[in-house]
Parts: sequence; C-alpha cells; structure tokens
Amino acid sequence: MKTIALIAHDRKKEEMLNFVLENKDVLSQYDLIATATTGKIIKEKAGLAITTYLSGPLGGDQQIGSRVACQKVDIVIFLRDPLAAQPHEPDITALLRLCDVHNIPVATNASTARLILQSLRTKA
Ligand SMILES: O=C(CO)COP(=O)(O)O
Repeated sequence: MKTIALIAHDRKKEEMLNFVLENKDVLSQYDLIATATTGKIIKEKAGLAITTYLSGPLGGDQQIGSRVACQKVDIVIFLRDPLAAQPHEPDITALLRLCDVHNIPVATNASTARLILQSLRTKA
C-alpha cells in the first residue's frame, strides 16, 4: 500500500482537517503518517488510522524526511504557514529538499494537495 505523509503548521491545522474530511474516502485507502499534533487531530476528528512521529519542532519533519530518503513515502502534503517563522525551519527545508531529491510529489498548499488527490481518484 502507498504512503501519504500529512503535516500542517498550527495555523494550517484547521485547513488540513477540512482537506482530510473532504478526501476521507481516498485517504482511507492509503497508509497515512504524520507529525504528532497533526496526526492526533486527524485521528481524533476524522477517525482515520495514522502513524505519528514526533512533533515538527522536536524532529518530526526529520523523521518523515528519513522515510522519504528510504523511499517509504509516496506523497507529502505539508500545509506550511508562509506567514510565521518556525524555530525548526532548517528541518522543514531539509524535508522539502529530500522530496525533490527523490522526486516525491509534495504539496505545500491545499490547492496543490487537491490536485494530487484528484489524480489518485482518476487512477483508481
Ligand atoms: O511543525 C510541524 C511541521 O514543521 C508540524 O508538527 P505538529 O504536527 O506536531 O504540529
């Protein structure tokens, strides 16, 4: 089964939850992984099974980056907050870089994420 990583910064968590609820039918067919707080919200509010890693500022982006480097992640949906500085900015940059290194589709906003999921729907 293919794996999708879901990550959202604090001010993007509501948008992520709405996106997940909107696409629950597709997402439920994939293995889902997430950083801690994002995953907890998705588990509790959308009722989807999801493997969680550490919170982003504590190393979660790096953990997911290592899964990307090991070719264990097929799609990354990372709703970044472009208007707030993050203490772990280098980890975020590293994760996005690894997606490019390994040619993994990565969405950093909800519109792109919707387009990617649309392509999964047409494939199915
Ligand atoms: O900070 C994050 C991504 O950089 C997300 O971490 P949380 O899902 O734990 O809030």
